[in-house]
Amino acid sequence: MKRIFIMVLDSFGIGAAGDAAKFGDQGSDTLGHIAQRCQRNEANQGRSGPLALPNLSRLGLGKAAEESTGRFPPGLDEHAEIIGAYAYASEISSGKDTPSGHWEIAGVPVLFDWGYFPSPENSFPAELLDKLVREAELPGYLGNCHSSGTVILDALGAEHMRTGKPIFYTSADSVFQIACHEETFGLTRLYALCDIARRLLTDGGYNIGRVIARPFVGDGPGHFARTGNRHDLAVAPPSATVLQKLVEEKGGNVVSIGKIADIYAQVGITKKIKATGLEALIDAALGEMAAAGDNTIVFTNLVDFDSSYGHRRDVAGYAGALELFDRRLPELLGRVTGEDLLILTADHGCDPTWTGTDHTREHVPVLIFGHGITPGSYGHRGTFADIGQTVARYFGLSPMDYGTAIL
Ligand SMILES: O=P(O)(O)O[C@H]1O[C@H](CO)[C@@H](O)[C@H]1O
Ligand SMILES: [Mn+2]
Ligand SMILES: [Mn+2]
Repeated sequence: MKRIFIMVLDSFGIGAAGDAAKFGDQGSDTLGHIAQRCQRNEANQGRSGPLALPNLSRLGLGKAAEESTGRFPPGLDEHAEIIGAYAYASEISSGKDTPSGHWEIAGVPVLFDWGYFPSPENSFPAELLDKLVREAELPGYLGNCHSSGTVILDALGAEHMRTGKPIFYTSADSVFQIACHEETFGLTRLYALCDIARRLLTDGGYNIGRVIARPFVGDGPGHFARTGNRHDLAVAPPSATVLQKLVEEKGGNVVSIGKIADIYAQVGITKKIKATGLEALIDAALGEMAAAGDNTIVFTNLVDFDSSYGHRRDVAGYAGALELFDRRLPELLGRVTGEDLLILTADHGCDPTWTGTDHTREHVPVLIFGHGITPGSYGHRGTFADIGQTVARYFGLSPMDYGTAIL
């Protein structure tokens, strides 16, 4: 029985990529900087002391990070017996966003340039905003700027509730984000508004990767909280991903856990499971791994590393989430039987010690566990697409255009 379980630890970079300077990210290192802060007892909120990742260390995480940066992350076990194939990978896609990283993992790098809204204020074109206000019959809008999604709620959430004007914002990514209160504005109305924005952006040739609905609840600044009803409207990948090939060439199954289906615009996905929070996502993955039949990929995105900790620049939160994942890793490894492969990786970095609140251009870990594999280093991978090519070869699919199989 052939099954691959892929888990993306969203934003879990392991050191600045060779082209990081182009992104202003030279010296960024999500894992390394978290480990250093923990080692210095500077990340003791809700957890304490050196970063404890014994199970990820056995899969070769520390060694992959050392090969990426030249430094072994403090706290991790340097002498752990290695039981997996480990490597670190560079991204060839032009951007450091979530769709680019995921599509490249699935064998389809983004070699074109996305459209962006680069100005920090008055970010969106007036023509687009006018059309959106007219078509969605809005009383106006708030924001129209670059911001962190939580900071902008404290600044504008109350005015939004009072006026009914949605909050529009963006970031260094190719995104148009819309925050609205679930109760006063309404979730269905927010989704309908996002559909209109998606259509206007696509038809207007803006080349924007995603429109993101950002629903929230709460009654005032300091009390607003975003909910699990976030919804991403992405454009479809430019060519067939390895997911689509598994479905089309073998009649296989691709089970999405969390954001995966949204990220691939539902293309090449045969089943969707939504869950909110790291524990619930791991539980959902465990359930689907147990139930998966032949020719199946169970593909999980663990978004909390990025959205709850990386973008929030919350070092202790990120460290605690990694430790939680590590504690639950033996359960995941226990689901790997026969010819199964488990692949742990990431889509970009989001160093919580870095300036600003955006992603960081980093290498990602590629940690593969399976009973038939030879443990040890598989070196530097020139593209995340090496994962897609590995998956294509494993299932006997036609080769992908990019990437070299790791196993
Ligand atoms: O600050 P929040 O709203 O979490 O937004 C972040 O999430 C977006 C999508 O991943 C990124 O583009 C970044 O802006
Ligand atoms: Mn991401
Ligand atoms: Mn992000």
